[in-house]
Amino acid sequence: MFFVFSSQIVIAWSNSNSDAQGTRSVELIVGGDFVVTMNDAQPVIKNGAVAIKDGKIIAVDKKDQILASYKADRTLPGEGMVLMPGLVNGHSHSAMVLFRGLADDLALEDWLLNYIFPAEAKFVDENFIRIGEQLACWEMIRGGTTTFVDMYFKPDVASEVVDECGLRAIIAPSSIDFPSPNFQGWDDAFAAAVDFVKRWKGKNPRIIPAIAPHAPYTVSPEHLTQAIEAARQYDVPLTIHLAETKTEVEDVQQRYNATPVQHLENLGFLEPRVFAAHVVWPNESEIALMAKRGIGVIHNPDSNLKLASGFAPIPAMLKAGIKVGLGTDGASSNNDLDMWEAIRLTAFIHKGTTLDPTAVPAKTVLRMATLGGAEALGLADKIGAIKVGLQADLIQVQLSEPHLTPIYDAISHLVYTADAQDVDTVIVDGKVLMHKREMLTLNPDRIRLEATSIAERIDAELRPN
Ligand SMILES: CSC[C@H]1O[C@@H](n2cnc3c(N)ncnc32)[C@H](O)[C@@H]1O
Ligand SMILES: [Zn+2]
Repeated sequence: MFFVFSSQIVIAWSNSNSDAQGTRSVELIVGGDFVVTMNDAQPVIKNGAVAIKDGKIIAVDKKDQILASYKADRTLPGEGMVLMPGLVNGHSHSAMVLFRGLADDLALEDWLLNYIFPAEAKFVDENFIRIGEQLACWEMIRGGTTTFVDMYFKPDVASEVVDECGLRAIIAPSSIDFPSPNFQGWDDAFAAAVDFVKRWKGKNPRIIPAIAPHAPYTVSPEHLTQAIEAARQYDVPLTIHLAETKTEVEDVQQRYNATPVQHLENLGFLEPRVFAAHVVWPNESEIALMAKRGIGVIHNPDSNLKLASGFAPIPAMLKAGIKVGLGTDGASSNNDLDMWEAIRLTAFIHKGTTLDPTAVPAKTVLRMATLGGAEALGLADKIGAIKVGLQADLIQVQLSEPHLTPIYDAISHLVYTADAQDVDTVIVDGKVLMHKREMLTLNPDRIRLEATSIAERIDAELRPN
C-alpha cells in the first residue's frame, strides 16, 4: 500500500521488498561492464552501475543491485563499456582552437610574441570567442572531458557557451601587463576580470570564475600581489603559467633575483587556491615548497613537447605530494584538446626520462586526469570520482573496437590504448550531453561552418596571396 506519510516510509517499504524492481525513483541509471571509480574503497566494479538523482550520484553498486533498488526515468546500461569519471582538463585557452595549425614548429617565446599575441590582437572579438568556445566544447565533449579550465578572453561569452552546452568550467579571464584584445594593459584587463568574478561568483554551480595573471615574466610583482589579494577577497581560485621554459627561469632570475616559484613565494603568493600550469623547470627546493604550500600543478605534456619547453619532473612532484592534474593547453600548441593523448604521453614520457617503468603507473595517470585534476582545481568535494554525494559527471567508453580487444584490465586500456573517438556517452550533473557519439547540446554542422568561415577570414588577412 502506498498511503504513506513520508518518503522515508516509501524507502523502508521498497528496501524490505526484495522482489521490488526499482522502487526508489531516480532520474538516471548509468552502467558499465567495468566501473572505474577512482574511489579506493571500491576501485573497479565489474558489471556495475550508478544511480543519479538531482544531478548527484546517490548509489554505486553492482548493476543487478542498482536495478533492483531504483526505478529510473532513463537507463544507459553501458554493455561493452567502461563507466568512469569525466576527464578534467586543468589548463586550456579554449577558443584558441580557431588558431589550430596556424603557427607550428616554434619555441614558446617566438610562437607567443611573434605569432599568437599579434593574431589575438587582430582577430579575437566576441564572435571569435563564441564560435571558438563552441568548437572547443564540441571537441571536449566528444573526447570525454566534463570539466575544463579556460584561461582566455571575453569570459561572459565563454560562460554563456559553457552554460548552454552543459559542461563544467573554471572561467579564468587572463590579465597581462601588455595590451590584449580590448584592453590597454593590466589595469583595465584586471578591473574587468575582477568585475567578472564578482558577477559570476555563486551564480551558476557549473561555472566557477577565477583570477588568472598570465605569468611571472609578463606580470609585475605589484600586479601579481593585486591578483592574489583579489582571489582571496572574492574567495575564488587563481591560476597562472609558471616555470614553463628555461628562458623564463633565467629571465625571472635576472629581474627578481629568484627562480619563478621562489619569486611567487617571496610575494606571499603560494596557497592552496593557486594552481599553476606547466611548471617544467622547478628546482628541488621549489618542488618541496609547492608541496608545503599546497598548490596544484597542471601538467601539459603535449604542449611542453611541441613548444620544446622540456619534461616536467612529474614523478618527483607526485612523490613530494603535490596535487597534479593534466591539461592540454590551447589547441595552437598541441594541436587538439584531447585528454587521452595527454594521458598517454604522461604515462610514456616519464618512464623514458627516468628509465623507470614504474615512474608514473597507469592508475596514477588516470587519477591525474580525473580526481588529481579535481584536487588541483579545488573541486574534489564535487567531482573527480564515482562516489556517493559527488556530482554525476561521468563518461561511458566503448570497448568493442579492435584496438581495445581483448580486455584484461580496464585501467590499462584506458591509459595505454583508448582515445577520444572511443567515448560513447558524456554526462555532466546527471544531464546527458552526448549519447552514442551524438552531440545533444551543440550543433556540430553549424559550428564547423562558422569556424571555417572565421578561419578563411584570418587566412586571407595573414596570407593575402
Ligand atoms: C592573456 S590570456 C592567456 C594568454 O596565454 C597565451 N598562451 C597560450 N598558450 C600559452 C603557453 N603555453 N604559455 C604561455 N602563454 C600561453 C594565450 O595565447 C593568451 O594570450
Ligand atoms: Zn597555457
